[in-house]
Amino acid sequence: MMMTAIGLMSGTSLDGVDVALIKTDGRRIAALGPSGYRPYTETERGLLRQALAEAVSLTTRDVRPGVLAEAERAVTIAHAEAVAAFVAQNRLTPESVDVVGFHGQTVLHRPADKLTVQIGDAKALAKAIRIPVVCDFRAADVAAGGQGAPLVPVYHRALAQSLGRDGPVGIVNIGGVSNVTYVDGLDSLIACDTGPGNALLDDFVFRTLGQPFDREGRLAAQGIIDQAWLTEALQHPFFAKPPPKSLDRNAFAGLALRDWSAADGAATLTAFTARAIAAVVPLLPKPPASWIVTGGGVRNLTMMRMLRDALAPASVDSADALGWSADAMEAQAFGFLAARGLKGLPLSYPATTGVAFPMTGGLLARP
Ligand SMILES: Nc1ncnc2c1ncn2[C@@H]1O[C@H](COP(=O)(O)OP(=O)(O)OP(=O)(O)O)[C@@H](O)[C@H]1O
Ligand SMILES: CC(=O)N[C@H]1[C@@H]2OC[C@@H](O2)[C@@H](O)[C@@H]1O[C@H](C)C(=O)O
Repeated sequence: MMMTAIGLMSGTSLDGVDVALIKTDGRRIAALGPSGYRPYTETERGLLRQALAEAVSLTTRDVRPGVLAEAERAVTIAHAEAVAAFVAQNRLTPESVDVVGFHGQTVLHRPADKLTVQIGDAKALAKAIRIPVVCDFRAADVAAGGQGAPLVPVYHRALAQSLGRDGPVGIVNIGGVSNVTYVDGLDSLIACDTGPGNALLDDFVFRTLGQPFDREGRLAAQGIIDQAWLTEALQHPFFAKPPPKSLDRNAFAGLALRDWSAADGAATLTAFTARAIAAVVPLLPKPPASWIVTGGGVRNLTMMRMLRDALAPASVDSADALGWSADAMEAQAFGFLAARGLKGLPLSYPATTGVAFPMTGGLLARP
């Protein structure tokens, strides 16, 4: 049965809520609909940053001490507003949407301790928007010993099937953290997080210049890469570890940064993201001849240039160049995953999250 699903993603960049409509039976993508975005206010972003700090001390996924309760309410309200605006703008009705896939906001990801925490109240959201909501996509995988991330690979596979390219294709998402999916014609699906995405760079630019990110990568374009620092940073054991593997947003936040100028720091951290993505190539069965890049990182032109250099001679295209949407892809993915979860289809596999067997997931909250 084809479903009309809305997917919602609030990623590790803490920038806002992406919304997208998708028609799918959980296997095929019948149609991609409109997408939308509801940015977080400065106050909400500040609250989420505090929530990340507070979450470090969590040992179970269902308690909300300190600022986490307030942050969870803010996340739920922002998502309810995002859906209400999206439904109104696109002349939809709640009855015309079968399900909403609600990722929530990850505040802690520590799969080695069987712990991944996404905040957001699915029951309250379902009531507010009057549409059934599927949430908690990562919990079952982590409880079964998987990494709980990345989860977009099954969606990347569905998209890649429509491309009909020969040979393996790599799909990179540069969000707060970066992750890749490797798909080849033989139906093999391999995935992992690769290292930093934009979050480390965003945090540096925010600390040094008070700006939320390096717009178009203009700052990095003026800087000089600290090659010695970069070489050392790439020695981190994470980069040599074979997939599957996943990361917490702040996994590299403890790295000692040097006393760079804003431009040199931006150049060095941008190169770190690009080179960390390329470091996955020797860990894959074959080097992909073509790469497709998605996530906010595609707008950073310096990052795209460095990535092209690092992945040469493979071709590197942005998702938008193929008619996919770099901005909406993760939200579409969570609409797709909601439909798969409702049907009991796998969201993750041994080669995507390390879970022992193909694993479904998601919990349903009715209005
Ligand atoms: N115009 C731009 N120039 C440079 N960088 C940009 C631009 N627009 C967005 N970005 C970067 O993209 C980030 C947002 O990316 P995205 O929306 O993919 O993140 P996310 O949804 O939090 O990701 P994930 O869940 O995959 O971690 C911003 O924080 C910023 O670093
Ligand atoms: C725990 C968590 O929220 N991880 C995110 C994060 O952001 C990018 C990368 O790290 C990826 O592993 C994942 O998100 C995408 C949507 C995923 O699960 O595929």
